[in-house]
Amino acid sequence: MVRGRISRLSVRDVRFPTSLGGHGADAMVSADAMVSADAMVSADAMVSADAMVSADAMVSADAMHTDPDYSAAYVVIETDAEDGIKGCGITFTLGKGTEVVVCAVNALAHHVLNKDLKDIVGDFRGFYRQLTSDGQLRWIGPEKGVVHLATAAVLNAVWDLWAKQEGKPVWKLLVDMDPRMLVSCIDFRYITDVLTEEDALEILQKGQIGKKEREKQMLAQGYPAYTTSCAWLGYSDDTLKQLCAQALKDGWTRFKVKVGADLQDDMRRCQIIRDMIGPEKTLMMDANQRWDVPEAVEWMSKLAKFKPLWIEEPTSPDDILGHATISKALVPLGIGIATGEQCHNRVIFKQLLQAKALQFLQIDSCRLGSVNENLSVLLMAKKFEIPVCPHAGGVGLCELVQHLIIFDYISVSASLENRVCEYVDHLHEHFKYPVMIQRASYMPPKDPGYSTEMKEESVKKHQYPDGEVWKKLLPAQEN
Ligand SMILES: C[C@H](O)[C@@H](O)[C@@H](O)[C@H](O)C(=O)O
Ligand SMILES: [Mg+2]
Repeated sequence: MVRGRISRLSVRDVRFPTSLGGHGADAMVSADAMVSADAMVSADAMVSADAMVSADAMVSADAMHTDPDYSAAYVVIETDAEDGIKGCGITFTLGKGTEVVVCAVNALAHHVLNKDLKDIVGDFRGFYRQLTSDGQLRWIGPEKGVVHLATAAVLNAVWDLWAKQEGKPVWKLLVDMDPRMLVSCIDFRYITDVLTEEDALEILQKGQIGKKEREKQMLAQGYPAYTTSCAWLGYSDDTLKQLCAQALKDGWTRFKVKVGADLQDDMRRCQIIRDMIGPEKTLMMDANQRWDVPEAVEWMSKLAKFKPLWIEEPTSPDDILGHATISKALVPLGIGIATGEQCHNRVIFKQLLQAKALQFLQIDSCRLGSVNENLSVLLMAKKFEIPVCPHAGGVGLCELVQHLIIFDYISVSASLENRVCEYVDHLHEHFKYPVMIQRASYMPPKDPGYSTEMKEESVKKHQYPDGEVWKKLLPAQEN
């Protein structure tokens, strides 16, 4: 039973200096600026002033995300119930700007404070609408950008609190929820032309058939994953080979490689990976929005010989018709379009689906308005029969999104065909309930909540700019 009134909301700026090892870089880093692979072991090991690389040194003219410091605005909500249970929520950022998200969370806080949890979840659609439609704040959205990232962090904390109070992991809370209750969490505004409340209910009711078996299957086998850990653009060929060999040993069969900076370089790196993984294993490519539409088609036609399953984010995430054009050109070559990690909201997903602009839909647990908005996207994807292959990685994204995709399989899609969830092997050690990967699959979490809670000592150490880690790094950065 849900209980308590929200009595406190705190938000902290937590940053991990991942850029020091080239982790997460989807843009080229100049060889001189690269930190050696030895420095890459763990975030803590990387923290030395000597290892510091100036961000400017790394930025090339057409850079995308050259130097991400995986970060989070970390929200904790408390109630007046005397059970000591806290709800923890994050949204993912790349370092700079986390302070802006923190501000936006504070601006939203009054919508949450002094509310009974029972009233929030009893009318979750109304509460979602209240947060996203604040008469003044919506001007700096609406439902997009910083204010939507902040909404995600707050709502993720509410879902964590709710699931913890119910004593269930979020995926199980969703799986056990009556379809009508699930539907009552969704704001259908702007999507009723493709998905009405009745459509949603019908999908969820059909999803009840065979649910028990699928839940058992998930608990035994887990949800299939692919790895992005081997082939960041910031890694040298040697590191790539070494990580790829290790991943093969660990049983990975699906690999994602970053492309788009330099065609010759892409050809070389894709050849290395294909040679290592062989012709049968799956290869995905990710361009992180680098190209214009014709360039995307041209470039990928040249990389087609490496047989990628998909090209991810070939162009601007806002260019729905551009994605449709690229898709039309590349599908005949056997290459699908994947996108979503920077997709603003359910409306953009709706249009991508309507325009046949994507073959793989990548939800993100921290960019959309939490579970509520992601539910509507899972249901639209089901209606259009497009597989959902979530974006994960960053800090905490794997922890969160596993809940959504496991629920998707058990209660919505009922299929694993062409479906796989991203996995990246960074920063899990900072979470109280880290993901568990077995045989290249996500094993369903058993602890109550949304797996969002971070270890307090990690938060303290990595808080920006006063945590121990940043105190050591910042003087070096200023030189
Ligand atoms: C800056 C980030 O690491 C991105 O490169 C990353 O999210 C990437 O697009 C991915 O698909 O994992
Ligand atoms: Mg990506």
